[in-house]
Amino acid sequence: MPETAIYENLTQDLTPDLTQDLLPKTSHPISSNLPSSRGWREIVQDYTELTKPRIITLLLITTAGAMWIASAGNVDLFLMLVTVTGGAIAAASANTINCLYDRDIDAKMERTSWRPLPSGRIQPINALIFAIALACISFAMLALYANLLAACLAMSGIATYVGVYTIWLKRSSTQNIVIGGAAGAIPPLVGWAAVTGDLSWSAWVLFAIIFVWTPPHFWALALMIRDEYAKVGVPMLPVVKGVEATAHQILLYTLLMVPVSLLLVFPCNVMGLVYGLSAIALGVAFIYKALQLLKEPSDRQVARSVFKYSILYLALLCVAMGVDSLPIAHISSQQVIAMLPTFSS
Ligand code: HEM
Ligand SMILES: CC(C)=CCC/C(C)=C/CC/C(C)=C/COP(=O)(O)OP(=O)(O)O
Repeated sequence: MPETAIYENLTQDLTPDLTQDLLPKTSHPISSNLPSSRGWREIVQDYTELTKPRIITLLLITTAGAMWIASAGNVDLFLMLVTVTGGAIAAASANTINCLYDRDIDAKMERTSWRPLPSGRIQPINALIFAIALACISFAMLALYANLLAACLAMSGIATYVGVYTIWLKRSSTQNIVIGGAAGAIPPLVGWAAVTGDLSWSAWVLFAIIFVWTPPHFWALALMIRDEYAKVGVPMLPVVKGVEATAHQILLYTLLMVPVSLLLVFPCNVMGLVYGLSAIALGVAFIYKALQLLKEPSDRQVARSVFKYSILYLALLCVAMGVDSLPIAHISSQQVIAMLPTFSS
């Protein structure tokens, strides 16, 4: 049976009020109640909301982390500023197109119905022009001040998020965010390419860390708001396969994520003791949370705690990368081995 047929008959039990912290802090009037002329401040706020700025912040932390490692803690500040800004503008463009394409389902979900397009505060044509302008500015900035590879990677991020995730897989497969998640893993590649002009194994390991981090991050959220996804017919894993199968998958990807995060220490040898110990500690805490979720897969509070921790995990992992890249804090794995007592026969 096609996946789309499975969720069609799902009952729409109402999601308890656990998504409150994902809801807007201010309420917006629906289009019919909009004042005819809106102030500049409101207009700027609406266009900013269209770009999903809070998500962009973490994307940029991963870009900056990659740049920091690629330059061994000695990054050119102008290059960092240009790359992070260019990356942010590319992600803003991608998010705007996603909002444009998804405005029909966004209108029906409580979490997203306040967004500027479904609530009529921005016209679709204006959003499209805005997104195209952002993509052009991002490409020009990165190509002129970083390099062509970084610019092309940023454009491939937009294409993957829009083409593969939003248009192709989001509404047709439970594996939508596994494959589409590749888009969110591109920002560190942009950062690495901006510094070195190419992509080494370490850059691909950074890509892999975010790639395997994305399913636990997103499926935890999907567990919280599964009824909303069922209501609009989006085949997210918990809707189609159930909460237990989703909790299993979250644990599986979390278990995979820890060794993947350690590849930067061995064999890549770009990170040392500080990062290694942090990655293990952060990873063990993630596994603990995933195990809690497996015990109570239908508990939305536990799912929310995993979702929130996923964000903290990635941010702290990047901080650990930053600290470890400082020459004063870097103790390589070879140095650790040399410090171990040698046992002669
Ligand atoms: C395709 C992969 C991904 C999917 C489907 C996904 C999905 C989501 C969704 C639906 C939300 C709730 C957003 C809202 O209600 O406004 C969210 C929140 C968030 N996501 Fe992801 N995400 C993905 C990848 C990423 C990546 C790669 C990052 C950063 C590296 C990220 C960072 C965040 C952050 C920081 C939030 C919290 C935003 C807030 O405070 O409201 N996500 N994600
Ligand atoms: C380099 C580059 C430009 C990369 C782009 C990366 C990017 C914008 C990733 C965003 C990931 C994300 C927020 C997915 C949520 O989509 P959703 O449609 O499931 O969320 P929603 O339900 O909140 O709309």
